Amino acid sequence: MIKSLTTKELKELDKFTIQKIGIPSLVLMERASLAIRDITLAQHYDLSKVVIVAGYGNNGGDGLAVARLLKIKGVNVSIINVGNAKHESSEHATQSKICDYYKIPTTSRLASLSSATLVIDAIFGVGIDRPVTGEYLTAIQAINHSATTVSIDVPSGLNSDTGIPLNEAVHADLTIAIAFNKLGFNTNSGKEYTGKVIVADDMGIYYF
Ligand SMILES: NC(=O)C1=CN([C@@H]2O[C@H](COP(=O)(O)OP(=O)(O)OC[C@H]3O[C@@H](n4cnc5c(N)ncnc54)[C@H](O)[C@@H]3O)[C@@H](O)[C@H]2O)[C@@H](O)CC1
Ligand SMILES: [K+]
Repeated sequence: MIKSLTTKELKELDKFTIQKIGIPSLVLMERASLAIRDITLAQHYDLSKVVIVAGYGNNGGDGLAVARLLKIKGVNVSIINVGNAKHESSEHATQSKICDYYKIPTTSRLASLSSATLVIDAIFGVGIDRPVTGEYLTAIQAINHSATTVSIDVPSGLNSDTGIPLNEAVHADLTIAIAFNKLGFNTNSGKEYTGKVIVADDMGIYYF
């Protein structure tokens, strides 16, 4: 059985892998994003218009890397940025610059969601720590009224320890959990939000 971890345990493993073992954060992000791309392609979704909705943390960084990897495979992909660019993580900034090179269309307007055939949700992962409000809430509600949705790591808005939304969460069709399953995904509430769960478990993150 695949082990389910708490957010605290996941963060400790990430930190250990990056700081003690020395595997760079961007290497982990690339491995996660390659797995997310491959799992997404294997589902045979309609990829005629893929929209990635990304926050400015590392979950969003994963989203941007997946955008680039899908674009390289010839998929029609665009990005919607949600949130405050002032809080951008350094990994996100790197991915964003790479996306510019590949000329991936990027906007902060949600309008393109209505014609998406597949939405990839990368607003929040395990970093969520307070209720969802404002433009985040609007974006999550818009995703929930759009197309088939794949959530990266955690359905955005969900507390991955309890499986209960922090005000509102994405209702995913598929959640691709990075490295480990999350404790809250085993609860009845969590299952309503995750949809099917696939654990991308060959990430190189230290396992004790
Ligand atoms: N190198 C790494 O550490 C790796 C991280 N990974 C990804 O990174 C994610 C975690 O990234 P982060 O720790 O950057 O966090 P997130 O990207 O989950 O969250 C981003 C930021 O949102 C802010 N925030 C939290 N709740 C909010 C709210 N309700 N409203 C507005 N802002 C809010 C937080 O301050 C946080 O900095 C994982 O879920 C996974 O997707 C993967 O790329 C694998 C490797
Ligand atoms: K997410």
